[in-house]
Amino acid sequence: MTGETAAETGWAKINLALHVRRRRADGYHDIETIFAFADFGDILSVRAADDVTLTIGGPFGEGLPADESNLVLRAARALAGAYGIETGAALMLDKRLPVASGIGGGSADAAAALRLLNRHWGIDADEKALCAIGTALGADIPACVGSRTQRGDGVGEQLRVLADDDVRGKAVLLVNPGTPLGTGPVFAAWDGADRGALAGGLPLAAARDGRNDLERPAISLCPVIGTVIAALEDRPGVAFTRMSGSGATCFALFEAEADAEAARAAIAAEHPGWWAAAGRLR
Ligand SMILES: C[C@@](CO)(OP(=O)(O)O)[C@H](O)COP(=O)(O)OP(=O)(O)OC[C@H]1O[C@@H](n2ccc(N)nc2=O)[C@H](O)[C@@H]1O
Ligand SMILES: Nc1ncnc2c1ncn2[C@@H]1O[C@H](COP(=O)(O)OP(=O)(O)O)[C@@H](O)[C@H]1O
Repeated sequence: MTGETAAETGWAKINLALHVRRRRADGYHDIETIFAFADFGDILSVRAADDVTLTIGGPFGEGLPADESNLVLRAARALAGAYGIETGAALMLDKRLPVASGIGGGSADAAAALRLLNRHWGIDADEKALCAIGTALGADIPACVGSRTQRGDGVGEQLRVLADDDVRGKAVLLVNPGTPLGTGPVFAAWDGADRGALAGGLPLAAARDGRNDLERPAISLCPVIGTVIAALEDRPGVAFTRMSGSGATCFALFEAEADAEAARAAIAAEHPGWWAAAGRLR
């Protein structure tokens, strides 16, 4: 254990494609998805302490409970329980990603907590063991543990790392209209029609051939998503636009980082209430 502050980033998650194949008896849905990650996100830091505690700041920290419902604390408790850790940790979350927005902020934070405390407590568990702990807390958490381009099957927990030659380093813009959208209600609004499998191969090529089957139900619950997609599609240099996860955040990939930044600035000026962040896929 160290006395200094250490930190991990909860990288913003993007579903380049998301096919919903089947509603299951347990209420979940079998999906096929391609996960990619932006090179920015929430920042989680830790200092040595006797008890496990969480404080939250940052632009989206207000209103997010720092109690036992928070995925950071749930991940910390699960990790400590699995490895018999009785030491504390003072965790601080700088919440930079909008909450309930389809970019897995809570899942990314939980995964960051697993990676950070694995080091801080000197557990040295491997990625597979951290993923197993994450799976019990949320479908997206295993993908966020590695935070690299992956294919996800099952509820997204059956993972395969993909060769990412056609996406790594691509300029990306994320835009959220400021309306939180719960994952459960969007899956519940899916019409039940299986529109077919997601192709294999390079991630961007497969994504271009694919879909986000949650786009239609999400727009039915939150029509402004259609406006966000239209606002992204029009920009100079844009290569690909889609909604991420269950929404309402949408993303666009660009040929050049300058184009992504120009689009971010233009959208921020046109829609001051929206959140827009540009970077690269990691
Ligand atoms: C849709 C995706 C795509 O990556 O992302 P988000 O939009 O949440 O970021 C994920 O599958 C979400 O994963 P996650 O946000 O961890 O979901 P969970 O907390 O496990 O589940 C929340 C609720 O969503 C529904 N759910 C979730 C995953 C799934 N495959 N089928 C479902 O039906 C269930 O009703 C569940 O109670
Ligand atoms: N650290 C956290 N950050 C964000 N949301 C959290 C966190 N801990 C718990 N939650 C809960 O998880 C839900 C899903 O949040 P989030 O992961 O941001 O969205 P999504 O699943 O749409 O990507 C939120 O509604 C929130 O109540």
